[in-house]
Amino acid sequence: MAKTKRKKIIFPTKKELSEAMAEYTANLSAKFCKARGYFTVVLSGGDLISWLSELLEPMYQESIEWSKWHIFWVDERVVPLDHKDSNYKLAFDGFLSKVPIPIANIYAIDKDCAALGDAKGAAILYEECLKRLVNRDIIRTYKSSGFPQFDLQLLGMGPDGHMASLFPGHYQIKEKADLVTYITDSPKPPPKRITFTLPVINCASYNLMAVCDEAQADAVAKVFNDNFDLPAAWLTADVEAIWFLDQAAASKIPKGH
Ligand SMILES: O=C1O[C@H](COP(=O)(O)O)[C@@H](O)[C@H](O)[C@H]1O
Repeated sequence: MAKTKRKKIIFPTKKELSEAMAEYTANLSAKFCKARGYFTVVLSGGDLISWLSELLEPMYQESIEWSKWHIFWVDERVVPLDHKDSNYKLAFDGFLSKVPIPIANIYAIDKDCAALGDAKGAAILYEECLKRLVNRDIIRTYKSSGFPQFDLQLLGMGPDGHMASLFPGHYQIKEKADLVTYITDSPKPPPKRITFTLPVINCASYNLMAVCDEAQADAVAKVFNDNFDLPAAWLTADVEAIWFLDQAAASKIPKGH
């Protein structure tokens, strides 16, 4: 599994964090679009989507090669795609519908599984989707492992230290063979979700974890204290795993970390 040292940048405000995230994303988009003609971006749900709004500014709207972007979700709630809890709907309404990414390049979970609440089926079909895109060379693979390697994942963390839909004390964090797994008793509603497994998450070239607000400060401190009971503490990447924090979220990080 990929292993890089965890880095962090602390921003005075959410606005500055959001601006830096847009710049980071735009720079990687230019790098990967030039190198391979594609940019594979993995989104999460939650607050992150509102912080992507800086990418809607004219300078990015006009300079980013949106047609080369391919969009995935690190986790998804197994609810109809037009349900208020859907990570797809959140991202579509707040970001994706406002940029010219071809609709065929946006990989939501299977809509029938979503409508039926079939978490296992949704996980199987999403894994098949990833494998098809690996075969088409749209998604790269990590060294010789055959695991998909995304260019950039934009992640968030809950106050309990969960990332994607990998929750503390739940076995999914230990899953090593599958690319995508599922949970039917998520401690955070809604209960049915699918999620990338840790090996897939950590194979990404760049992982950017964005966390704001005091409610997350205890969990952030535990992560920077290497408390591996928290799934987010396991985050690494092939090239860079970087935490973008606002001052409130970073306020309890032990000195020297
Ligand atoms: O349920 C989820 O929560 C996490 C964290 O969300 P936040 O609202 O605390 O930012 C999110 O990253 C994940 O994608 C989502 O399904």
